[in-house]
Amino acid sequence: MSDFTPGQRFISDGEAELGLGTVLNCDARSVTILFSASQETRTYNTRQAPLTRVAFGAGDSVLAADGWQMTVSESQEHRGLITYYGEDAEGTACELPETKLADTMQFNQARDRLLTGQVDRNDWFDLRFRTLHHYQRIEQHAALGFGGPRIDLIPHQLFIADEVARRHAPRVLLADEVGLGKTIEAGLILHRLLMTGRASRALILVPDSLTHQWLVELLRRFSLEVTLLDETQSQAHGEHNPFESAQLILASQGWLFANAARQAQALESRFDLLIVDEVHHLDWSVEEGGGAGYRCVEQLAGQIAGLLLLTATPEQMGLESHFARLRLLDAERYHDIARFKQEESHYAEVASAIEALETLPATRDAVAAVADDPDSQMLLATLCDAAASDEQKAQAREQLQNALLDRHGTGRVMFRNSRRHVGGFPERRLHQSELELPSAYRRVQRRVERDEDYLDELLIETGMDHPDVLIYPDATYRALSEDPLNGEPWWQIDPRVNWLLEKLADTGEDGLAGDKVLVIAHHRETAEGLSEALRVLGGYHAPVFHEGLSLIERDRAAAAFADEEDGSQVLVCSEIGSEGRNFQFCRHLVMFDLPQHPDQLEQRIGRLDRIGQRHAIELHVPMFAASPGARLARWYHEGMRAFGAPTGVGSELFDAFGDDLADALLDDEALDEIITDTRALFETKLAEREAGRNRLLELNACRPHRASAVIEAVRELDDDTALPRYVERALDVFGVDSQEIGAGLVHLKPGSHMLDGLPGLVKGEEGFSATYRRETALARDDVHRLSWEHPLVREMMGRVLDGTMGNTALALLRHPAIPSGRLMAELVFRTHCPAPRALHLNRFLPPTAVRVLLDESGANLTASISFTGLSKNLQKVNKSLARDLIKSRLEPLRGLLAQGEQEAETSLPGLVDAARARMREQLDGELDRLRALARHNPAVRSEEIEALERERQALEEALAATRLRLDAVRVVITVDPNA
Ligand SMILES: Nc1ncnc2c1ncn2[C@@H]1O[C@H](COP(=O)(O)OP(=O)(O)OP(=O)(O)O)[C@@H](O)[C@H]1O
Repeated sequence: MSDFTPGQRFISDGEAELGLGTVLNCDARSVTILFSASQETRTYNTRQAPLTRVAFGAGDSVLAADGWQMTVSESQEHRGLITYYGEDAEGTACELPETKLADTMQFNQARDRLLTGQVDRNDWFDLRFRTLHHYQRIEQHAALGFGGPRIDLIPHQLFIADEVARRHAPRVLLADEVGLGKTIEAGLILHRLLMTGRASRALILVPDSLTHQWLVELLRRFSLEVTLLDETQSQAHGEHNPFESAQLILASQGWLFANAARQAQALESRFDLLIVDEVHHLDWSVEEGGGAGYRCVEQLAGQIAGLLLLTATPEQMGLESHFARLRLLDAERYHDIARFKQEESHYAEVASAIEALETLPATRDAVAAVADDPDSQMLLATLCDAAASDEQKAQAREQLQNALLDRHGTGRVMFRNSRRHVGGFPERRLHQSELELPSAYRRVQRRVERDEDYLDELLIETGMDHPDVLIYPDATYRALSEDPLNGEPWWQIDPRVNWLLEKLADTGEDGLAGDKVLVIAHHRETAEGLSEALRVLGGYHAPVFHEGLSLIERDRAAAAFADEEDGSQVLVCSEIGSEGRNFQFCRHLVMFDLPQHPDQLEQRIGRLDRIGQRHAIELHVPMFAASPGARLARWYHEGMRAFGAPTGVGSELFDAFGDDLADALLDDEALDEIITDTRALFETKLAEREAGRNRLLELNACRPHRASAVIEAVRELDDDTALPRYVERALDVFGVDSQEIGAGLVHLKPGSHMLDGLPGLVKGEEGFSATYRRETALARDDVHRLSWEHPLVREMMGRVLDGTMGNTALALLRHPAIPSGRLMAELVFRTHCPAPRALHLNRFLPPTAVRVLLDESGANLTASISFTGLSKNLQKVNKSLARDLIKSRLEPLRGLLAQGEQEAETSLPGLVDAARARMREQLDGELDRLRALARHNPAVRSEEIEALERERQALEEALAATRLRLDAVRVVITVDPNA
């Protein structure tokens, strides 16, 4: 039989902030409690439910759900449910069944514990007060969520993360050029949303080859533990929905996109944020609609409020697909591609207007043409006003620039930083080597050149596509393996193999001996054959990395390559297999052949040319003289400088000339013409982009002022000297030994009395080394970085604040000036404001401590004796003595508790008013900005404004319901210092 009855009222011991809960239903094994005030439901095992039954006694004041107060004189229980009898505020007799108690009622745990003689250690009380103080500070901090990650503080990333994470249910496309840190940006956004409670569940979909890298990056850089879900794991959950098994789920796109049943389960599971990497593979066209991947993401994106799409090459699958992906972000805004293109044509005008801000008043007309609303016109007037001060002008310039950027273009949904803009990236150097065509390849090439019909025959015979059959002669050779002349493996006859072997062994200036070399080939079979050739002919262990390998095999190959000391010199990758991977520890890229699409070429180079690359990038391209492959290289090099730097227009050039180029791969004259035309279009497109879209995107993707403000806020947390002091104190209380081991490191080791359940620490095990310094943590992957956001620190803070730990204490005060035997009560009240966590109310009113120190006569000593002043003069006593001392002073203590409550209450209106003012200032400002924006830029979703209005209303109501709760109480008894 269960001890629970529906309707009974409980509070959670661990999560008292949930408010007063009601038993919804129960059976012999479990009980479900509804916490209406915070809109949460919890199910517990009946045998060990961390719940306390709420039962009031005579004299207690209780609040009814419909708002009236009553003073209890007695209570009766009938069939498990209590009814209270007493008087209301007017003195009228009344009764109240417990089911009608207000959900927002507080239960003074500390008071009850104290009066029943439950006393904690004095240092626990100390820690509790300090925890509350720091928690309050950190929860409101501008860098919350950005301070902990182990990353370099790179402005464009922090700007984007800050801008995106502050939005309601952000939906954006992160489209920085390859290797500029989109994964890091997504991680920062996710981390912040989790820390602030704005999201608690996320689904991350990445290409198969990147699952492990994401898993590792999220753990190593963000201390986020994600669960990698695949078919085997899912089956282990049997009937249960595997997506419900964790808060953060990482899954491979290949698996989910191909599995309708699992997709349905993912759709059923409620996530707050969906992250999809390498979205350029999600193709869509007018004729055929979306592919399987697109359709899957479209369905999920329809249900999940937050959406981050990541790609470095958004237009790789063409403009239509790019547009279709923007539609995933906001279907209302992106429904008409013609209009979208037309808007783009105005970007140049906006970009010029922004540039013209620097040369006012001469360029006033250019600005006025775009800045057409009253606010902007006023700012423009200030800028042109000779009487305005430099400071006023600088401020007006920034405001106007922000307004123009905000209001035009895709800036709100798409962020794209480029190397040129970010700066500090290494040079790329091209080394082309011309080799002689081997006879087996020449035979085919000559025949195709001579005989027009042979190409068609060849396509049928090989089953290959055009122009693959021409630009990948080794693949054609393999496909013609029936031919007796093609008896040997391709790598035996292909001169590129020997060329590579010679290069690898060459110790000269142009040689690669002793350096790591990444080799990329288009086909998986080429990669496999090449690896074999390197082993057989050169004795190299060259791991391969391609889409046909299992995830573990791939990661093993990448790890074997990455190992600095014992690792292999060469890694051979296929095109698709290596996308998104981090190989910036290597500076030599051998492109064994070339891809057909300029964006794929950029993806290849992006493996090395990433944040963290410290050398110039050496691009080695072997090619056969006068071959289709060499002509393709010319088109890239001369037509669009594709080996030099990313330009972002490759896709447009491919769309314009891809087909003609395929036909010109055997014809130098035709090629010359295509190159000339490509070059002309390249220059035009580039100029257009530079003038318009690119410039706007760049200006918008990192606003330096905001970025530096965020960095400054993060640095403030980095330099917070209170952190090590607090952590040491907490470690001591939790029973963790900490020892300085030099070089800015501490080693944390579980002590014999360590409290269980601390992340990373298990009794009997070694523990871990850690540092407080960002630089040390970046240089040392093997050590933890301790910050206010580290899971261990969060766990300790959470355990202290959510539980009863240290909410009562007794200590002795030896002081010559105070007679012995006197009683003092140090009461700590905490603001309590039940609200859904997603409201992130803590940014305005985090749990805030109100301290009241009373002496036995009721005199208020709060202002004259500080917490630390008192604390350092106190002495602990053993628990049984403490209990006896409290029991002997119960009556005066009750009086002091009641008085303390009244005194604390006087602080509440001020705290709430200040929080309300902060909330209004921020949200009203944001609402004004959004409403103004929406008039100009349809990229502002109407639901975004409505959501913000609802949020403001909900915050108003939650703040109005703020109550003070006695959080902790320390009894102090004075003793004669000479005794
Ligand atoms: N702020 C940072 N601090 C330290 N390392 C970083 C930072 N930003 C990026 N990196 C590193 O640079 C590399 C590239 O970052 P990331 O993988 O996020 O780039 P990306 O834009 O997603 O690349 P791709 O376009 O290839 O998918 C990674 O190794 C990442 O760990």
